[in-house]
Formats: sequence, structure tokens, C-alpha cells
Amino acid sequence: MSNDSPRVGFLGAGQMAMAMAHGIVTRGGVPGSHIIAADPFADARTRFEQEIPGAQATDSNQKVIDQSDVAFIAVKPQMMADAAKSLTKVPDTCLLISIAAGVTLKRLVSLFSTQRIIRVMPNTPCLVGLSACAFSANEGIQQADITRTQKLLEATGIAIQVPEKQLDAVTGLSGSGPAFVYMLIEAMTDAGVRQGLPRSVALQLTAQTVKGAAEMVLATGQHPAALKDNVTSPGGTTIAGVHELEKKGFRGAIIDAITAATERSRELGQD
Ligand SMILES: NC(=O)C1=CN([C@@H]2O[C@H](COP(=O)(O)OP(=O)(O)OC[C@H]3O[C@@H](n4cnc5c(N)ncnc54)[C@H](OP(=O)(O)O)[C@@H]3O)[C@@H](O)[C@H]2O)C=CC1
Ligand SMILES: O=C(O)[C@@H]1CCC=N1
Repeated sequence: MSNDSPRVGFLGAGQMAMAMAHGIVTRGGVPGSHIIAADPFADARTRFEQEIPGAQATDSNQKVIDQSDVAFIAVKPQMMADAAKSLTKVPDTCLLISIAAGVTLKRLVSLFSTQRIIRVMPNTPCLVGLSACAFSANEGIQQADITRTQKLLEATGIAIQVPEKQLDAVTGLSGSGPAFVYMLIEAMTDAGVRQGLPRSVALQLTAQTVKGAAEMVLATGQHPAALKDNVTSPGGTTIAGVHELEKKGFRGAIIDAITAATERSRELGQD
């Protein structure tokens, strides 16, 4: 690990800060000693230092900003104004990266009085190096800042640059998406249990099925409908289940869920 690696800070030491810091340290070549996080709550600080060996946690947001080349803003959208107010000044040496749902670049620029800002929507699988992140850069930002952000995010999974107007949809789809998939996994596991499988067996088979199906989409590049057709034998078991899902509005329910999550992200941007 190189000491030339950036010093990376986090405002807020909650779930996402910890998951991202973990990825950045284990896969991004940033030593734990280059990580610092601020949180008003002692328990969160203790947990962060335990989970990220070598990292430092403080109650001072300003200290994080002053000591970081890159600082992730990882507080809830509703706490964004408080976090900004706690700072006297964001030094020119620090690139800010917000991961908050809904909060626009325009609002971030106004709250933090800096133009050097990038807005990202990550997701929790960054903890295991499988995040799906999308990001938008503030106007006029230097390519070096975009490259540095992309590199840090890629330590947690994939990172795609998108126009900012797409970020609320990203939030509904991949930001919130893991929760919807966990619900599917829970329901499939319960179904296995209902049919007599031990829960641990049902859970392992379900999770591996979801992982395998996702990998088939990514690795083969085939349309999901074609992959589904390959599973669905004429007069067989799968079509019987597909028919039930269609009758119960499975696809419509998923589309409605992601639409609601996207709209909520837009609402958070209005606060
Ligand atoms: N969870 C997820 O799956 C995803 C979340 N996000 C975004 O990430 C952000 C963080 O979410 P998440 O990690 O789940 O939330 P958490 O509540 O786990 O973490 C936020 C942390 O910030 C602390 N905090 C509150 N106020 C301040 C302040 N003024 N300065 C510094 N720290 C403060 C909170 O303390 P306390 O709890 O006591 O208030 C908490 O420990 C949100 O903006 C969310 O939209 C983005 C993608 C996915
Ligand atoms: O539920 C939320 O608001 C956050 C943003 C995306 C995922 N979790």
C-alpha cells in the first residue's frame, strides 16, 4: 500500500460510510491510517474504528474536511444542512463526494460553498466489492477529480457516470434495489420452507440462485427474457410459476416500487 494514496474522510460514520471505507481499504489500496470519519455519536465512532483497523474517528466534521483529500458526505439527506453548518470552511484541497439520496449538486454547492463536488448513488453491496454506483460531477470540475472518484468507487464495485437528472432513478433502482432483492430472497426462502426444506438449505439455494441468475445476465449479455425462456420447459414446472407471477402483477409491483423510490428521492431533493 502506498502512502501516496489519498486521505479519505467521511462525514457520518453510519452504515454506508463503514461499507464504503471497508471497500476502499480492502480493495482500493488506501491504508486504514488514511481514513478518518466524524460522527456526533460515540457508539458510531467506536464501531467505525473497530470495523476499519487503523482508521480514526472524531466528533469534528471540520477536522475530517481539513485532513482529507476526498471527503464523502454520508449523513442522511435530512441532516445535510446541519453537517454543512458545522463547517467553517471547505478548503480548496478537499474534494467533496455526497452519497445522500435526492440532494442535488446545486443544493450541495450552496450549502457547502464549494464547486468541487461530486454526487454519487452507491449501494450496500459495496461492503463485499459488488456495489453498483452511479455519479454526476458538478459543472467545471477537473477530470482528475472525476478519475479519482471513479477509482475510489471502483474499489467498491462498478461506477458509471450519468447526467444528474438520472440520479433519482438510479436511487430508486440500484440504491434501494438491494432491499427489494432481499425481500425476494426472503419470500423464496419462506416458500422453500413451506414446501418442507430446512431454512438454511432454502436460504443458501435461494441466494445462490439470485447470484447465479445475475451473473448469467452480466456474463452472457443475453436478454433476461431469453435466459428466462431457457429455464421454461414446455408444459413444465417453471411456466406454472411464471403464470402465477403474471396473474399477481409481479412485474407491475416491481416497476411501481422503483417508481415510488425514485419519486421519494425527488421529494428529498425538494427539502
Ligand atoms: N443505506 C443505504 O443503502 C444507502 C444510503 N445512501 C445514503 O447514504 C447516507 C447515509 O445513509 P446510512 O449510512 O444508511 O445512514 P446512517 O444513519 O447509518 O449513517 C449516518 C450517520 O451520520 C450521523 N450524523 C447525523 N448528523 C450528523 C452530522 N451533522 N455530522 C456528522 N454525522 C452525522 C448519524 O448519527 P445518528 O444516527 O445518531 O443521526 C449516523 O451515524 C444517506 O444520505 C443515504 O441517503 C445511499 C445509498 C444507499
Ligand atoms: O432508503 C434510503 O433513503 C437510502 C437511499 C438509497 C438506499 N437507501
